[in-house]
Amino acid sequence: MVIQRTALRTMAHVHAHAVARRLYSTARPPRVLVTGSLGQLGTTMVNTLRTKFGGENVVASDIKKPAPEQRSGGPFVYADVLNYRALEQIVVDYGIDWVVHFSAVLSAAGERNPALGLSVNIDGFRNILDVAKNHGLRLLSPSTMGAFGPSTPKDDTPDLTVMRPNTIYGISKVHMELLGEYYAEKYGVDFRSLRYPGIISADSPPGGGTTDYAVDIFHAALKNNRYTCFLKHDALLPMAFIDDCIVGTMQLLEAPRDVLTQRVYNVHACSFSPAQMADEIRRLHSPEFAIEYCPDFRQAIADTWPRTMADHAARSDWGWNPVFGTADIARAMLDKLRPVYAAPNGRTLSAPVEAALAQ
Ligand SMILES: NC(=O)C1=CN([C@@H]2O[C@H](COP(=O)(O)OP(=O)(O)OC[C@H]3O[C@@H](n4cnc5c(N)ncnc54)[C@H](O)[C@@H]3O)[C@@H](O)[C@H]2O)C=CC1
Ligand SMILES: CC(=O)[C@H](N)C(=O)O
Repeated sequence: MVIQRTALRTMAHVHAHAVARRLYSTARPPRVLVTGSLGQLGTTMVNTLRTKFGGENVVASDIKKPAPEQRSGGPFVYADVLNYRALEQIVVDYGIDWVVHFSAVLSAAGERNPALGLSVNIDGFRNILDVAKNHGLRLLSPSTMGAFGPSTPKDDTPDLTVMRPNTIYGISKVHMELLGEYYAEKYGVDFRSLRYPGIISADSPPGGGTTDYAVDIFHAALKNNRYTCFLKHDALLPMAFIDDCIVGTMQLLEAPRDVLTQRVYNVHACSFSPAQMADEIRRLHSPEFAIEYCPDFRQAIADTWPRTMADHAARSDWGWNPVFGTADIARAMLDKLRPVYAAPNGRTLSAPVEAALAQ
């Protein structure tokens, strides 16, 4: 009898917890930490997450000082991904459930400073992964087409293929993909990743990549009607507009775990070269737009990347469905940036954006 009552109490206890867990999970949105949130993608991602889950549920973080407008809308904290304890404290203090890990050193910046690239992209990722493991967090950490290398097939590059990149960035991203898969397999970490193409955004400046020209070209067109490109005229690369990138990232982040047949997905939207984008700018903005080509070390990086990527799995598993092609991207960038450059007080961009573009 006593044993029965104890068993019933235990069952009731377990049931109550199960109900509470269900209620809990449906009653409140996830609390999300975004690292590197002052970068090119972070600003837009934080705004999107806050619209969806509420400002207070999304903790923005970086090692840089935010502009006043980047402080509004929800918490912002200093978080150096090289400091495990500091990351853990944020996770505990804010009750974090999911991490969107955007801190990184991109391809060109990584070749300029390999030691920094290795520490942020490898040591920093290891810390994030360990925090995710130790606190049961869902972790979305993007990879890149830069994870492919010179011996990878360049057209319709599949999810699974030769991966022998020759940049610090690419090597560190392959490491990230494999370590994430290992932690998922071994410790059950809910690790998710997508290999972005070059991302084009008018919201914030790019942070040291090989595809940065495809953002810079619009600022230069509106400011001076001319641009000097650091890639060759025919450097054809996969690209996507920020809206498609963020929608896709949210789709993967929120997808039920059981629909995911793999941990890392190619995502492709369109491909264009500098000359093709210059033609679009002439068509949509000014026939006099002038471009000259002075390829530098970034051309050698671009030479190792795919021209197009196959993304069937992302489309069928969780609904990747980009809508912006090359002409749509050009139109959207010009539409967004025209009013900025037409500012009556002569001020063009916010101070941090101007400072970053001037670097
Ligand atoms: N922007 C693009 O075209 C693409 C981006 N990706 C990936 O998307 C993610 C976000 O990229 P972006 O926003 O473009 O990068 P970004 O370079 O614009 O921003 C990276 C951010 O990381 C921060 N950071 C650097 N060191 C840090 C540290 N020790 N601790 C904390 N934060 C630190 C920087 O302050 C910066 O705000 C990265 O993983 C990148 O590899 C992948 C492919 C294309
Ligand atoms: C494609 C990327 O990962 C990034 N934009 C870069 O050029 O480094």
